[in-house]
Amino acid sequence: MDSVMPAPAAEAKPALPILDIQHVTKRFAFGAETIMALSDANLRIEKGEFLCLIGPSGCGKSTLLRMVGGFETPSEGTLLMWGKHVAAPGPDRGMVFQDYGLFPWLTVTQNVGFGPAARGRPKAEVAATAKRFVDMVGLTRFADAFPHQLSGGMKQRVAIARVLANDAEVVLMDEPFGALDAFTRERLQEELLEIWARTKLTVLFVTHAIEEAIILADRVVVMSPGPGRIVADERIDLPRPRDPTSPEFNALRRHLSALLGGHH
Ligand SMILES: Nc1ncnc2c1ncn2[C@@H]1O[C@H](COP(=O)(O)OP(=O)(O)OP(=O)(O)O)[C@@H](O)[C@H]1O
Repeated sequence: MDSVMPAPAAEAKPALPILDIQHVTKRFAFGAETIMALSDANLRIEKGEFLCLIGPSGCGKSTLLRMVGGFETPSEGTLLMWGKHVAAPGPDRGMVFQDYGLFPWLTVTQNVGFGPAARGRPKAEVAATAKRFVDMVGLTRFADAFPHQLSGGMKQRVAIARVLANDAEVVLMDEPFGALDAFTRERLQEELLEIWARTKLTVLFVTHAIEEAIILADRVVVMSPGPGRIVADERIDLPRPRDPTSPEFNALRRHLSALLGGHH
């Protein structure tokens, strides 16, 4: 996307955050009722940060993610990317869902190249981009396979590669590993962290699992329902890779669990 040059100022201004969520509220009409899905959310996210959103069902995690994705608009408040209003979905914000969302009639390579092809990029460039990201997620051997020939973990790798091939700066992940077995989930967590470290992407990752949040995140944003609210924003300073058996990890687990428990 276009970069926004801040106007020259006499005093040094703080750098523009990639995402700035200011007093965002979202209400849904539900029959005769109004549901307050999110109330007065405030978050400032710097480029390259890995944020996890955790909280019980119905606390507005997906709603917040969908608004950043441009699929919903706030009822109140302001949502900015690089200082510009987020008004619609765009390739700069890629979404990865729990149920993969792949096109079953396209091969792995075609799924990954779909975005650049749809945007009219030249054929050779689409092929090179698709190959690069299929290789990056370790699916070179399965480049010509169709989604039904892949395991859940492999499908999720395709979904991640597809977002990367689209030049996304922000990756929005809604419980992407929720349907995977524990072993596959751990491997994909490691791979995602490697890709993140290499690409300097900004990641917003929704999860129910405290442990997953501590393994992945620079910051864990804790939310509570009725109405959906942000109740804590905790920085995780442990060096990576993180050891879930370490006392520091356990202390964080207890701390986040208490924050969640206190708002159930
Ligand atoms: N399109 C919609 N119409 C009406 N209500 C909605 C709509 N989307 C979400 N909601 C309501 O908004 C609230 C927040 O939903 P949301 O899906 O954001 O929560 P969540 O934290 O992601 O939950 P889960 O962990 O179960 O996915 C819920 O009460 C939900 O019923």
